[in-house]
Amino acid sequence: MASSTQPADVIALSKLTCLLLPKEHTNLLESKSIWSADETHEKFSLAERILHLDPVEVNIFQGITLPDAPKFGKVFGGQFIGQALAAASKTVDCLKIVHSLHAYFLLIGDFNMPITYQVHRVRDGKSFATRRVEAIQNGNVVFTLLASFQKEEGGFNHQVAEMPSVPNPEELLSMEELRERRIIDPRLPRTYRNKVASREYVPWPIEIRFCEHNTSTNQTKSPPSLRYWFRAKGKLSDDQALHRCVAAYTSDLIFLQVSLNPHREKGLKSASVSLDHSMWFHRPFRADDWVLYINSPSAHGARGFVSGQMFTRNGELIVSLTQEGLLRRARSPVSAAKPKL
Ligand SMILES: CCCCCCCCCCCCCC(=O)SCCNC(=O)CCNC(=O)[C@H](O)C(C)(C)COP(=O)(O)OP(=O)(O)OC[C@H]1O[C@@H](n2cnc3c(N)ncnc32)[C@H](O)[C@@H]1OP(=O)(O)O
Repeated sequence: MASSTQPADVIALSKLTCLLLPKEHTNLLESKSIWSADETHEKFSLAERILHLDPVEVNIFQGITLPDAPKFGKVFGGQFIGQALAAASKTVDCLKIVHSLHAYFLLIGDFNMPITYQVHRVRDGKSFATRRVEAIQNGNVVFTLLASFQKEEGGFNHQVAEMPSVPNPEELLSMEELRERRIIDPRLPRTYRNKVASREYVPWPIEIRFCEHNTSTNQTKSPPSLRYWFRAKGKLSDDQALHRCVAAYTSDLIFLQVSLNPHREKGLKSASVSLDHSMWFHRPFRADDWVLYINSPSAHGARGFVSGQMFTRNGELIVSLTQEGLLRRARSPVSAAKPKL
């Protein structure tokens, strides 16, 4: 810079602060992305493609149920939570990240139809932002979610909950291996083995490894608790918002059913659906790395209640969650999964 001295009257005095950022840290100046995986792009993991939404209008997004997404005869509840949270996240300042959500499942969703997500910007504060999302099909609100987002902030830090001692995921069987073993396990009833073998097997976008070896079936009683590792299959984009949506998606896969474990018996047919779902995200994590999910439920009055916790491999408590669901003995023919739209 050339320097020269010019005579002048001082009319204002201001202080200029110059911050120097080394070249290797210039990525800090880029805004954090809210991912936008194309649902048709094979390079993205299936979980990320399931959560893809198309923007339709300001605050309005559209999601679909991909042909290879898990369905269970209806729109999977976790898909509603994950997609609605994705819609909310896309309308929030990207420095704010979801810390809690509360959702209600109002009607069975039709997986043959697109889902419209209408986001209401309830409040934008300096540190926090709140969003309400309605998932709409055929003019009906089928699902609703409230989510709160917070800017990163330092503060007190402690954790009482301890991660239980469980085998490492590498030592455990995958769902696919478990299925193969069950089909030939002589300790299981032949009718059950035949049923497992003949049932269409659709691989999930999430890899699951149960911590305890068990030989119970859906017709035999077992303790009302479960521990398993999970991670998204394939690598996810580096966006914490996406990792939280994937954990939200996964959290509804094997949760409520655990409430039925002590009540299972020969011939039992049940009609169960999630009613509500709440999550609190405590610390950042990656959902394409192993997460331990433990849950312990109770059941009363045709409703099951489950509470769960998620830990990283090094024992950090990252998520606490709860869900209530409808747990009925099915009348025959089972009609609970019939769309009411
Ligand atoms: C170990 C691990 C292995 C892996 C396993 C993996 C599995 C994975 C599993 C994945 C899990 C995924 C989890 C998920 O994704 S669950 C999907 C997310 N949740 C939902 O979609 C729930 C949506 N909400 C609703 O449908 C309504 O709000 C409900 C139904 C809850 C209340 O709404 P409402 O107050 O209006 O309800 P109602 O009491 O009148 O009943 C509704 C209808 O049902 C009939 N009804 C009543 N009683 C029975 C009965 N006993 N047997 C059969 N039917 C019965 C009744 O007559 C009526 O029919 P109709 O009169 O309208 O015709």
